[in-house]
Amino acid sequence: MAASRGSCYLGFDFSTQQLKVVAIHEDLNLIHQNNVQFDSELKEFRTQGGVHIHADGLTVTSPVLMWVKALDMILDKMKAAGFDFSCVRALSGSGQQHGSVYWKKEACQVLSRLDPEKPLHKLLQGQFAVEDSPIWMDSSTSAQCSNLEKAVGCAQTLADITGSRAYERFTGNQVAKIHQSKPDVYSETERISLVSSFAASIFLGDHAPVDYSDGSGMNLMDIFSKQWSLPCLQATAPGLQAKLGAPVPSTAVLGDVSSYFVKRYGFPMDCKVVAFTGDNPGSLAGMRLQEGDVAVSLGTSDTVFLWIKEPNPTIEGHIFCNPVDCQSYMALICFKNGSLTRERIRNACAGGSWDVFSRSLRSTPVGNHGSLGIYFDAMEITPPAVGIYRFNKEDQTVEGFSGEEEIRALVEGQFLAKRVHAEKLGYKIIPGTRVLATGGASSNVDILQVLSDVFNAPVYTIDVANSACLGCAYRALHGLVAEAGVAFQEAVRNAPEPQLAVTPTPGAEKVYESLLRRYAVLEEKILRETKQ
Ligand SMILES: Nc1ncnc2c1ncn2[C@@H]1O[C@H](COP(=O)(O)OP(=O)(O)O)[C@@H](O)[C@H]1O
Ligand SMILES: O=C(CO)[C@@H](O)[C@H](O)COP(=O)(O)O
Repeated sequence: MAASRGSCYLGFDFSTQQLKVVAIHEDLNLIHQNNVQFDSELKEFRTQGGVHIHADGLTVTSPVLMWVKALDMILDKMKAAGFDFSCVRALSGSGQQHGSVYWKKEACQVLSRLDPEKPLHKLLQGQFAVEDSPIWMDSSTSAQCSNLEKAVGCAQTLADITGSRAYERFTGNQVAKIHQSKPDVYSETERISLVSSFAASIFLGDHAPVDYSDGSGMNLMDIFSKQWSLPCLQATAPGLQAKLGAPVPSTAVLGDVSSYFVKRYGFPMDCKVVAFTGDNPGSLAGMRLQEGDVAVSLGTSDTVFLWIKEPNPTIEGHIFCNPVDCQSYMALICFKNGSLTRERIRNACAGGSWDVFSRSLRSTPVGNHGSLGIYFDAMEITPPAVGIYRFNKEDQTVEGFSGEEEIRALVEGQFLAKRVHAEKLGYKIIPGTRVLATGGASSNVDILQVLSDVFNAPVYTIDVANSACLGCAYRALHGLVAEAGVAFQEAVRNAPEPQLAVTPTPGAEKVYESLLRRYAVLEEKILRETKQ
């Protein structure tokens, strides 16, 4: 589809399973979307769900060249579809959070002189000191986490500085592991990027800085001063500050797009690259979240996030700098067992069909006759526990459920967990609360109905499946006027409003009131048993 006359803005999202892009016209309407699925379109990298799970079951990586090749492919697909790159005034993007990329010495030189006759994956081959990037699903850095917490005092002290206690997937702990296990590789590294700033670097033809919002997911940045925390850097690895570069506001214009993209695809020479950020911050922008709303992202991971003014970091959940307003913050809780667990149960109980999965949700009652399930296929993040637990209405452990019961138990259990943990962080569902849903599973209205019932609030969605991409296209547009003091909300005030998808089923509130209490007690019990 060709861009209509006038300027347009691009937003990319390097997420776990795919690379996606959207283009919006200057009137904020969508004019193009495209994507590249890693497993099916880049088979040579042999990923499952975009990742490699290593033999220890804890280490999880993705090949960095797969992301580079996906970028070649998506730009070629856009070109083949007749997309007019000469209209792009600015671009931005997002990446799965926490993942890290290790550029070899001299990579910066290579980035600045890319030959437009060749694809990026050929030009950047050999430029990475670590070919398999650690990503957010990794949980192999417990030793580094406890070392970091001890170095600054305790878990709460680290949260008070960086917005989060130490988490295995957070970048600083991944960097510490690489420094300890492969010191040569660490010293060969000239720059460490997040997935987001790595992607921005390619567009910029130079090492791009980390933005405040995605930088908050590293256990390295002081979220109040918005500078690297020296005690955290020192406890992580030597010479780290120089390898990270200084963080910048998420609205920063980093520079003009590299001449590679001008010559190969026809971007204008003055097309601006606006700082890339994390996919959850990107979604906050795409959904135009307001204070009081709760966002639920149902992607590979499930996340719940909120816009907050006065952050109060605790040892559960995370506080990130807000990607569209430097004075504000966002609170986020991440659940690792999201879509991949729903897919496993769909395959086991619904013959691999989302339609059959949905039919089961429709044919089973709110509350599942008291049958409750907790499904942590992989070591969960919130809470840190693993295993499958099924309970009957008397809270006795049972071996199995019928297929239909299992499907409802899974979806109810996942949403009960989200509400229990959001409320633990002090969030209150009040009359007027809107739940904004996004991510792949938000296209399933029967899943959204359970979400609405458990949260006792209306659920809204936006037309564009990928809110992170859309949010980054909005951020690209806003980046051009942010320095002049124009607020994000003002820059995107004419964008389409989220649409009401479902409202709570009458009577559901009462059923879930008691199930929420039961869920909290059962989860506590599992956690106690895990720790023994
Ligand atoms: N109709 C559906 N019902 C439930 N889940 C779905 C449906 N369609 C897609 N999904 C889920 O969406 C997931 C991908 O979500 P997405 O937000 O694109 O992921 P990511 O951004 O992490 O790559 C898939 O793993 C799939 O399980
Ligand atoms: O670890 C987190 C957030 O803290 C994850 O939410 C990642 O950002 C991955 O995102 P998806 O690919 O699942 O959208």
